[in-house]
Amino acid sequence: MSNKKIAIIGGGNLGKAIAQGLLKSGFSTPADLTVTKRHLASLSDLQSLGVQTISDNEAAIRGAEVIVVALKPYNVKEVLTQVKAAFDPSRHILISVITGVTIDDLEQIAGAGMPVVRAMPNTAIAIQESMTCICHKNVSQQQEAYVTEMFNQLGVAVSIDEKLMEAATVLGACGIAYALRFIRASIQGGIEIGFDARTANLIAAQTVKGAAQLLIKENRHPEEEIDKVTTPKGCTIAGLNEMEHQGFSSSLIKGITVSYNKIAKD
Ligand SMILES: NC(=O)C1=CN([C@@H]2O[C@H](COP(=O)(O)OP(=O)(O)OC[C@H]3O[C@@H](n4cnc5c(N)ncnc54)[C@H](OP(=O)(O)O)[C@@H]3O)[C@@H](O)[C@H]2O)C=CC1
Ligand SMILES: O=C(O)[C@@H]1CCC=N1
Repeated sequence: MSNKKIAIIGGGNLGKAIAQGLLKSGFSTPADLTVTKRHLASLSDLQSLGVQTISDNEAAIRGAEVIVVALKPYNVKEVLTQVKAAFDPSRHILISVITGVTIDDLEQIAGAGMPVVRAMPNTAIAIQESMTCICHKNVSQQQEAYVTEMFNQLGVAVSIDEKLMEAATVLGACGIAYALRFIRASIQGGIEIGFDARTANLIAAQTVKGAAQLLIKENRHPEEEIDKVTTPKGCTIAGLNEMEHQGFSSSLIKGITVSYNKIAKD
């Protein structure tokens, strides 16, 4: 368990998911956590667990050692500039999960020398299953170890070069949506061939979980595992080939590159 006080600035989809993961993992107690947003109703469940939920960002920052910023990219500069005076590089670590905002941008806002971590998790952080890519500046070895431990408690953390952060956003963070669309389409197909929606949902989700675990736990390449499923002249290869004729892999790759170009352009 961490005994550091953590302030999450911007308790929306991701900020709230981070708070939930920190509590579920036991990394933080409710008393360690403050979550801010302007309209607090959606944080009532966290509040009832004992998490401080407030709208005063400055008070949250002053009361914490670790500041996780989960605001939208378009208002981060304005909101953090308003509370600039509260930042203290000798006491704080600033962790940003904001898409497209660089470490240098953050250091400029929070002040020179501020220990800054740029992290790209995904919403599975709420259940400690995030893939989180991190890079940092002005961070001591101890602070780096703390942040790595924090994100490892919330899933799997990997250190990357900052120039890959946009790619990490697409593959890891947007990737949750892409994987869920695959599952949704599988469910729709499953209903067409006879399952009720509930059973199709379970079969599709557990099958994707199993496929992912084969890669993660056994360190295998997908095609090696696909070979084991594809019986000659069987139904798997017939289905796979039809999916490829319809552009399955190509559409995924194209979607990933369009998503990447969108971040790079904005
Ligand atoms: N969602 C995802 O899967 C991922 C998102 N990200 C990044 O995380 C960031 C947050 O995304 P997401 O959680 O989806 O967005 P949300 O819009 O859900 O969350 C942002 C939150 O900030 C709050 N907010 C706005 N202004 C203030 C303010 N002045 N003070 C305090 N809180 C404020 C808003 O609540 P209110 O209006 O009540 O103040 C809102 O709940 C983005 O930069 C996004 O790029 C990164 C990885 C994954
Ligand atoms: O869609 C978005 O822009 C953000 C970035 C990663 C997930 N959601």
